[in-house]
Amino acid sequence: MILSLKNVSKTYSNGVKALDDVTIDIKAGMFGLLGPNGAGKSSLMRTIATLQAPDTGEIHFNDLDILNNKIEFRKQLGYLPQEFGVYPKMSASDLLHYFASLKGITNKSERNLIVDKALEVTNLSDVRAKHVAGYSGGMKQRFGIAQLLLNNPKLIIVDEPTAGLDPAERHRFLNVLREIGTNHIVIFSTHIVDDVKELCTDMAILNGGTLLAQSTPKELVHTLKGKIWKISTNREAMERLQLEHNVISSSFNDANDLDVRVYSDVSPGAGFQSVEATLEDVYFTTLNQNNHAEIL
Ligand SMILES: Nc1ncnc2c1ncn2[C@@H]1O[C@H](COP(=O)(O)OP(=O)(O)OP(=O)(O)O)[C@@H](O)[C@H]1O
Repeated sequence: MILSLKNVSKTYSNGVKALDDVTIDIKAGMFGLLGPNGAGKSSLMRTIATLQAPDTGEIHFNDLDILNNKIEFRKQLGYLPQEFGVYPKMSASDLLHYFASLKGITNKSERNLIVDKALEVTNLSDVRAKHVAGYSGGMKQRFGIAQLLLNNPKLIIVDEPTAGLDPAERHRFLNVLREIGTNHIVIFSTHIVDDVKELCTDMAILNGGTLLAQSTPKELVHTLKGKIWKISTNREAMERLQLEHNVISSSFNDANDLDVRVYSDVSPGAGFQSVEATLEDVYFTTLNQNNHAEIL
């Protein structure tokens, strides 16, 4: 199973270039699309879901040209948009039975099996009799996944599902994705580095509509081996540090000083300590280099 995008570009009528020559192959497993707000993640998701056409480019799912075979492709697709429906006061179980009937699963015992499985995978069996309208945000997100699992899609696209979830719900939701990622292609977008770190076999970083990096999280972290340095400093010295070095990020430590992470091929000087690179370092250096290139 493979989803291939070739030279996909999209400019909206207001002149914003949301996708700029995106070329990528996405294989089975869990694929994380990481990028800041406005990077073009939703535009890419909607384009793959055939809800908007690109200006140029091709997209194939296995041998199927999806832009010219939308109906056939959509039968194999499960898509959870960033914002989705308002639910009636119906129990999760009744609502899933209703959706399954709409999808053509008319045999009652077959439908029972499918609905039970969808509730089980999304960890909603215990609350199946509750109204979905009264679910928490995280439960609604999981219900959205249950709904799209009904017709056993081969490709699942989930747009920023963890935005706004509290840590416990986020954790529960990522576990559900992890479970379905074992036998589907799952593409999900996020601006949270830890989502990708915890979950993804493959990933890409998108900014300004351009794919800046694509690989496994492990390989991307490996590219920074020996290039990340840390120093503790106070707030006054921070400004100078930023002028003189390639500062990636900073955070307060227990002594209320700043732990500053710097990118450099060689030791930046006295007081700096070499540290293990993280996926967060990858994300920020990639975005910084891109912003820097744009300024030049
Ligand atoms: N329908 C539209 N018409 C015009 N501009 C749009 C439209 N949809 C998105 N944009 C613009 O395209 C760019 C990419 O937006 P997109 O929603 O794809 O990014 P995103 O990475 O999903 O961001 P977010 O996390 O904020 O949703 C932004 O500058 C956005 O304002």
